[in-house]
Amino acid sequence: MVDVAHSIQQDPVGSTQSVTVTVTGAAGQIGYATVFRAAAGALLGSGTPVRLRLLEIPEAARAAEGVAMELQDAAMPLLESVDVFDDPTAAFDGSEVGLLIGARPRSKGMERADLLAANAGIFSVQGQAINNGAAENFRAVVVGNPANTNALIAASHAPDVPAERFTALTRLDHHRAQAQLALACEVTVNDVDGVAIWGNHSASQFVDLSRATVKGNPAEEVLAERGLDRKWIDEFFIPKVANRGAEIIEVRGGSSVASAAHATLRHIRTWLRGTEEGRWTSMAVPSTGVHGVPQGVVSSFPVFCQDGDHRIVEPWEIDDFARERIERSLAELVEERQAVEQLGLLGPRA
Ligand SMILES: NC(=O)C1=CN([C@@H]2O[C@H](COP(=O)(O)OP(=O)(O)OC[C@H]3O[C@@H](n4cnc5c(N)ncnc54)[C@H](O)[C@@H]3O)[C@@H](O)[C@H]2O)C=CC1
Ligand SMILES: O=C([O-])CC(=O)C(=O)O
Repeated sequence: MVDVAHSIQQDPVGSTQSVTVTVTGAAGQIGYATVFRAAAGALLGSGTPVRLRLLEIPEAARAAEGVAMELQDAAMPLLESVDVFDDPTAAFDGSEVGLLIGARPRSKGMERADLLAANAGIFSVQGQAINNGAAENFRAVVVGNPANTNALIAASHAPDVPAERFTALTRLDHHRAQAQLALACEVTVNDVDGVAIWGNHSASQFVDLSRATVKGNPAEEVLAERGLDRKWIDEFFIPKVANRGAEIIEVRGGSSVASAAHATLRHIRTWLRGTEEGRWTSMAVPSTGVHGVPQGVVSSFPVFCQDGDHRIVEPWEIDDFARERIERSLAELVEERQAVEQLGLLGPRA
């Protein structure tokens, strides 16, 4: 089988081979915002037709049918087919790209352990379905929260699929860091580079500016010239980015949707097409044991992408300040993993 990554390298002139994409939670907010842009070329490029497979829970399958009807009504040239499923095994059969967006939200009075257990139920079943029937070149991004741990659970139930094919979304956090840095320096995002997100997609994440640049100059020096010191980075910038999701909920009256859909599309696109020479992005991927992050923990890192693979950026000297912050987020990830493990919900790979 031709690898998706190789087939889309040739866009927009080359491959017309279509790619099968499974979107879970397709009738939800982020799903709805994602599928139209995926069908318009934002996921795989304007030369690659897409076969969409929309997965929903039975109660929302009719709504997903409505989304499929609208996709048909848009008469998008790249949309080869759209099908709706309420059975994960059928939805992932032959799938090459999985956008795992659907998840169980926290409801009133729900304890954290209950949330983890409810989502472990979802992602273990999906992991098994992927193991049974997804294409050999399958790659997934988990968006549904708690995204890192959900990716770990899915991978643990798919022992025949390389673990590194299961990733979680921290590209939205990466974008938020780029945007906030640009705002602080009164430049555009085109002028900033080298931000990195470490750890969990949660408020504990570490937003790292140590290698970031603004118009090619070290970001920390540019900020210092503007009177914004390390204390400002620690006490204002990092919490601003890490708590941006909550801020959006408060101001917009609903969680991030379009920005999350955009980040999801960019995550896959960058993974398949590669990062630019010498420039990294942030993705949550299973640790290879580098940077002091225990092997297998699905943590956000700065990564390079090439030929459909991701590679954690190294070597990277981490100072005491950064180390302490990364450890804090890792401790949360380890705690989440232990909670799922104690519930007996990790699969055979774990
Ligand atoms: N990693 C990130 O950067 C971000 C993650 N999120 C998370 O993304 C997830 C989706 O957010 P929204 O679309 O706003 O939520 P939503 O509630 O509008 O949609 C979720 C959809 O998932 C479906 N679903 C639930 N269980 C499913 C299952 N087992 N199989 C298939 N579909 C299932 C629901 O029926 C619903 O239609 C949430 O968990 C949210 O916390 C949101 C923003 C950013
Ligand atoms: O908590 C949520 O559902 C939203 C979220 O992850 C974010 O905006 O980063």
